[in-house]
Amino acid sequence: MILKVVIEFLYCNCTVTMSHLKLFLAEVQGKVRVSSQERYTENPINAFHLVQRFHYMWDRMASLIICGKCPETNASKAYYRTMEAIVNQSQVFTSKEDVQGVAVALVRLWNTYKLDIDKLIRGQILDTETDPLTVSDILYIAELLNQTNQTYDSIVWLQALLKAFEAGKIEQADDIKEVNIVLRLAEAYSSYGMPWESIKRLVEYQRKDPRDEGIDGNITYYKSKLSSIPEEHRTKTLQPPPRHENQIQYHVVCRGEGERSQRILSSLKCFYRKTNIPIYRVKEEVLNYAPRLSLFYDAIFDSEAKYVKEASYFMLQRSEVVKTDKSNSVSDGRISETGWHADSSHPVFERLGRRVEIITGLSTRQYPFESHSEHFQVVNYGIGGMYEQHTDFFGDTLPDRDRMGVNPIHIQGSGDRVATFLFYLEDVKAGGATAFVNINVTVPVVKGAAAFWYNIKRNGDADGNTLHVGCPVLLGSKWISNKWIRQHAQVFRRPCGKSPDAQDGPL
Ligand SMILES: O=C(O)CCC(=O)C(=O)O
Ligand SMILES: [Fe+2]
Repeated sequence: MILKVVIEFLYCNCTVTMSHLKLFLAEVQGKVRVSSQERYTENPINAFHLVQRFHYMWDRMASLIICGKCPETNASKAYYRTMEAIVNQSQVFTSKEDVQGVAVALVRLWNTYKLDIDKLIRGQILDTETDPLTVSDILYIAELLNQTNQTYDSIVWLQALLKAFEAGKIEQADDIKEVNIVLRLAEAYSSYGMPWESIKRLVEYQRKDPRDEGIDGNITYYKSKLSSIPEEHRTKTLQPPPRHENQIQYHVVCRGEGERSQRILSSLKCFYRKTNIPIYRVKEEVLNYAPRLSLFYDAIFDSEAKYVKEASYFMLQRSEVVKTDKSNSVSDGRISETGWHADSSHPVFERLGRRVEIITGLSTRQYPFESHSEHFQVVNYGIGGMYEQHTDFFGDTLPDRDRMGVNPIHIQGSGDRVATFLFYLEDVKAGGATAFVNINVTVPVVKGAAAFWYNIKRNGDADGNTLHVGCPVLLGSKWISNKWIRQHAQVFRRPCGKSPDAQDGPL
């Protein structure tokens, strides 16, 4: 139904009728979720196109209603107001910021996974074929990069566009000619500080198409810019900007290219780990010893994972992070949606809580006060969704957080997050690994498996080497559910080490 409305709005010159609005509202109130985009798209280019379409549709619908093509009855005004409220609350339609957000995500994916720009433009992402980007998509992205001082990247995108345009490898748009791209490229080169390159590009174009008389004026303009740069300073070349070391490192580990010593690699192993139920062994792959980090296979049944997703679907809200002033807020560093479930909310969560206990030997019991673990957090990352570098422990900020009521009452006084147990509910087609940037460990997303690590060392210190990233999702969508296990109740289950630097060694 929603598609029908989209098609009618976009392609017919129809007016918005009350029946359209009624149908539309019925659909929206039936909780159509576009914000996670999961049902509609599996790749960043489709996501970009979809968000643009919805944004365009909303604009068009609003203007049709406002400019009176829709019968101006009280009822239609009431519908319009209801729709507006729904739009604001549920993000069913997308705003200008959403369109921008998806474009930024596309660039982030290109950077993180070193995607080949020529292939990306043609809609080839790894071995997946999708719709190509349009000329105006690329001009939009290049402009966004330019406005955010990423001029080098802007030039790369424009050059790729020009190359595809010249080779006829991109569908031409009626209103955009080659000259428009050349002019944008010239402008980008000039803001980059290389006006001589702007002149060169324009002269080259002029040679190809001498009829275009407007070019002369542009050449004169860039010549005047060039004259303000002394000859000996005209040495700049196109160079990738120095990226922050942390960022480079996190991209490397997200791509799974982090290097580890032979000594560490040869100490790792896979085995059936004993649990405190004699007949139950769990498949464990040790990924690192200090900090102790493992992947447990087959830790959650498909039916359980399906339930966890379904129970969360309508509860998901944009994820938040804890700020330095200890309040929670939405952040560009964490792009996902989150929901929370008490273990007691359903037998599936109850069972999963018990399973975490059996596998880890730690307690996850929940009480009205001083619970041994937090509620299950369920997180869905759409295309480009990610969680930038962070640690899960609170360290020194813990007493403050408890006192200021940032923590729900049932976990106040429970101690720090001694360990994280993280179920992967679905496979991700590409990207989305959990990357431990200091130790070069990339935990792949494996449906049904669970990553587990200690955030606190055996001597009680917070372990900075647990710094990790939820890598951007390249293709598909990522669903995880994690349980943070609190420290105080584990005192006899994971006692202090015998020496200050005691590790969680081989079992
Ligand atoms: O998404 C991931 O892989 C990691 C999530 C995470 O680190 C967190 O929620 O604290
Ligand atoms: Fe985390």
